[in-house]
Amino acid sequence: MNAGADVTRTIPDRVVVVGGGTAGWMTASYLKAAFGHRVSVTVVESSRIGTIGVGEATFSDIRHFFEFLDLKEEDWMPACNATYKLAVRFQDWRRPGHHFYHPFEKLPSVGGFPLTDWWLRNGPTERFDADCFVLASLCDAERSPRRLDGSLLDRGAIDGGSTPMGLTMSEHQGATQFPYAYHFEAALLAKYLCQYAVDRGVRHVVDDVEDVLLDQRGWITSVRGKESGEIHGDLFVDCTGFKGLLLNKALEVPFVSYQESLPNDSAVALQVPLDMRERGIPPYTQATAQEAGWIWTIPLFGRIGTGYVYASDYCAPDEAERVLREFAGPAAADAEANHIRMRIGRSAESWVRNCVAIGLSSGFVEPLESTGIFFIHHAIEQLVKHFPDAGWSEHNRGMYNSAVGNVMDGVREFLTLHYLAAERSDTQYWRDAAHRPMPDGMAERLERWKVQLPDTENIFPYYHGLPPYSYMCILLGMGGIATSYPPAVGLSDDTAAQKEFAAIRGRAGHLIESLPNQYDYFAQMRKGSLR
Ligand SMILES: Cc1cc2nc3c(=O)[nH]c(=O)nc-3n(C[C@H](O)[C@H](O)[C@H](O)COP(=O)(O)OP(=O)(O)OC[C@H]3O[C@@H](n4cnc5c(N)ncnc54)[C@H](O)[C@@H]3O)c2cc1C
Ligand SMILES: N[C@@H](Cc1c[nH]c2cc(Cl)ccc12)C(=O)O
Repeated sequence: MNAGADVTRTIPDRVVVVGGGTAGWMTASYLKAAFGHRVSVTVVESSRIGTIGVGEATFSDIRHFFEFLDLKEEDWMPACNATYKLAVRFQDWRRPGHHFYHPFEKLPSVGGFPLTDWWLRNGPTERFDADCFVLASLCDAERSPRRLDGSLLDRGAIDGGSTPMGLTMSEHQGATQFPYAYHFEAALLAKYLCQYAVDRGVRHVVDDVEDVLLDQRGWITSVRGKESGEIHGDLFVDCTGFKGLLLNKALEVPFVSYQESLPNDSAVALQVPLDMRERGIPPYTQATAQEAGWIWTIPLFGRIGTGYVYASDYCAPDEAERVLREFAGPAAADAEANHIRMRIGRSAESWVRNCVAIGLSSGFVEPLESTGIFFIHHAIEQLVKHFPDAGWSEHNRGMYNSAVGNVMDGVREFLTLHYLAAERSDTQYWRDAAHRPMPDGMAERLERWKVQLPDTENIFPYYHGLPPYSYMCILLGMGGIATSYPPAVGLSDDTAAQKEFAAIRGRAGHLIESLPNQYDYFAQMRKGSLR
């Protein structure tokens, strides 16, 4: 058989997505944008079972998703109360009052060594982040990354959006770094994408799926809705959240827990309406360490999303809610608390037979570093790349499962580092955090990072979205693990490095003067008068 014969095989062209949260609607809209009328897409979502719709933060890579759908910021951002995110700000992870940023900015190199090595030798201040990255100072000064004419801040090391868009984000990892990601209301984004998808021919069924019907080989033939009866398809996408109704329940695919290294299994969330004009809109997600976990603060246009992520072994739900309400202050007095139990880990395989789980049903690490939507985006890109034909190649499925599994395993390692490296040790939770079991291979890598800051050769070896400089930020910022610079840096003249530190300060000062705050920027976008 020649290669041409394969092309004539029929494509399984009826896709049924069960679940209408962020994962379900991102999947449906992307498949429509990718395949148009050549593939039919049905989304079945329950009106009774809610979504995990908290205020959410993303990776910068998500711009490839919007670009693929041909959506501009002006189209979707106002509809989702969205704002820009330049960094994660880690507050109190070392000690009360300390903070550092993990920014969307590539780290400069001097003389073949990352600037952080020179900083370790002889940095101008105590702040590695403000000395090595422009964005740290823009975060402190609460600036928008765009001017009121819509133009983006510019400087050599920052990718001003000139990187060509391709199909997959893994192709973009490398030389450049786009300077911001987004905060948005997940429920509003799901609603926006639902409209996008339905406008392009996606069938929307509002119903509870009560049964999943299998043939003799264990492949799914249809799902049965309470009102709508059987819905047939070729490929079934399980977007039912932590429940994993198709993959875990019907196909009995086991779930592999990450809980040993990442013990946070619960969260309580509040949505706090605030006058953002008066308060300002900080351009970062804040993660504030607490006695048994940490609190996220996500600034949106018109309100703040906040929540306490904690380990139920160390803190009861009532106590977590009390701490969160105290943190949020009087503005949250009338806000209803949403308690969430999280399933931390991943399905042993996310694609089995003709069922692919995407979103929380596939896997989830805790929300630190905001990786949930990144997992979804990555899985959708991989699904398109590995879309099956009538042969349903096992190798194809295998490649999908490795790519998706590696992303989650890599992120697990990155998050585990946060807790191992945090200097804080004032409660049992933090004392235990320094000694949790590490995922396979991590102990060896950690030893290497102590003598050479993380680089492409010594971090988790498969694509997982995070570049080496992200690991450096966490190691240097958390402060609990001693690191050193290579002898060559100590033996070399550091004039060029000191010049680079001064240039970063200079550029930051200039940008702080010339960039607006986020409230003014988004007020202008909403009036439709940018540019
Ligand atoms: C506390 C917390 C904070 C988070 N913060 C972030 C963040 O900052 N950034 C980020 O990227 N990610 C974050 N995430 C992850 C993110 O929320 C999820 O990845 C994302 O919302 C996708 O959820 P989902 O669509 O998989 O599931 P859900 O939102 O749970 O949606 C499940 C859908 O399935 C439907 N359903 C279930 N059962 C049935 C049935 N029997 N019949 C029909 N329909 C059914 C439901 O109605 C719903 O529509 C966070 C998660 C948690 C828990
Ligand atoms: N590919 C991701 C990785 C990344 C690079 N810098 C940051 C910073 C933060 Cl806070 C999260 C994620 C990242 C991306 O570019 O979004």
